[in-house]
Amino acid sequence: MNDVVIETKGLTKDYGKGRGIFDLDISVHRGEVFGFIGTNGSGKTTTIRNMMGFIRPDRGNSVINGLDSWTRSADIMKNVSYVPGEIAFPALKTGTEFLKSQARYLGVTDFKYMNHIIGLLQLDPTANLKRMSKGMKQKTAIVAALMGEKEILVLDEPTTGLDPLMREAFLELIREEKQKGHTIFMSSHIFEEIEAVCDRVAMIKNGHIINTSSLYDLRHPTTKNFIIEFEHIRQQRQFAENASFSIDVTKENTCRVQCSVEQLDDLFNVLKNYSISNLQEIHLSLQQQFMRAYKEEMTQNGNK
Ligand SMILES: Nc1ncnc2c1ncn2[C@@H]1O[C@H](COP(=O)(O)OP(=O)(O)OP(=O)(O)O)[C@@H](O)[C@H]1O
Repeated sequence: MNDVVIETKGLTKDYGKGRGIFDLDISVHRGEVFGFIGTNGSGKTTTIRNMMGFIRPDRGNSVINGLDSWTRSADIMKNVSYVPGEIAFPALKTGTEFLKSQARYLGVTDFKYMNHIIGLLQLDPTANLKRMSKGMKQKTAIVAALMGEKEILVLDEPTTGLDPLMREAFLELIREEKQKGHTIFMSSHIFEEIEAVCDRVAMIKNGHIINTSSLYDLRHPTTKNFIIEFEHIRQQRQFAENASFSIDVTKENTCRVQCSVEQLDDLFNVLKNYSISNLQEIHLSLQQQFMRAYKEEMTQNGNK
């Protein structure tokens, strides 16, 4: 069975003057949470709108569940829950009315899951749709999309307008969806939330994917970095002379040490001979990793 659920090949939509998306190759596997991160105007929404079949690509294609996004959009929608980046509600009075109409449209008759999401996001759907705050509108859109319990979720910056607590509640929802084996493609410009829930992430800049990473690799690095503070400067000097590890002297009593996971036992054995006042592992965050890729790309190609 083909394990790839969402796939774009050479996907291009050229709006001119360097705007749009260019030659995007993306594969999202069944059960995977795939993050799509980029700054404002980098091409996230254009990519998602192509995937959903709302825009015809100039070149390349997008396929969901084996169906072409442009020609089979209606069939694709049967298995996809979609949260748009810009929410436009129909002319109905309250959130409840809207959610009821959405339930009818999706054929939802058991409201247990819908009520679960409403509870998790602490949404009061009885409010007037037009007077809802940005966050309430976003929550209503999330409930409306997810109540159908589809196996694929395509979410365009779903946490826009949510406060940090609600963002965390939403991420819990994503974890629940992943537990069910659902496949999730989610755009964002917030590194922390991508890092918290995604299995893989692609970064888009000026319409080009500049890096795709597995979060597993980030969470299980093969190289470890430590800052070690010694009680005495002479011990630090003695340790710094040890050639087995990559050691930088950062300040008086302190060294930065880089070693492979296989060298960890050796490192700690050596450290037993020293008086250590502090030892701290340095994690490279997703943001730092991508900032590095971002800068490298700028150096190679100039700031396109
Ligand atoms: N219909 C259009 N006509 C012309 N240019 C467009 C059109 N839609 C998008 N663009 C341009 O394409 C680029 C990518 O826009 P897109 O909305 O996909 O970015 P985004 O990453 O979703 O941004 P944001 O995070 O601000 O929502 C931008 O330069 C935008 O101005």
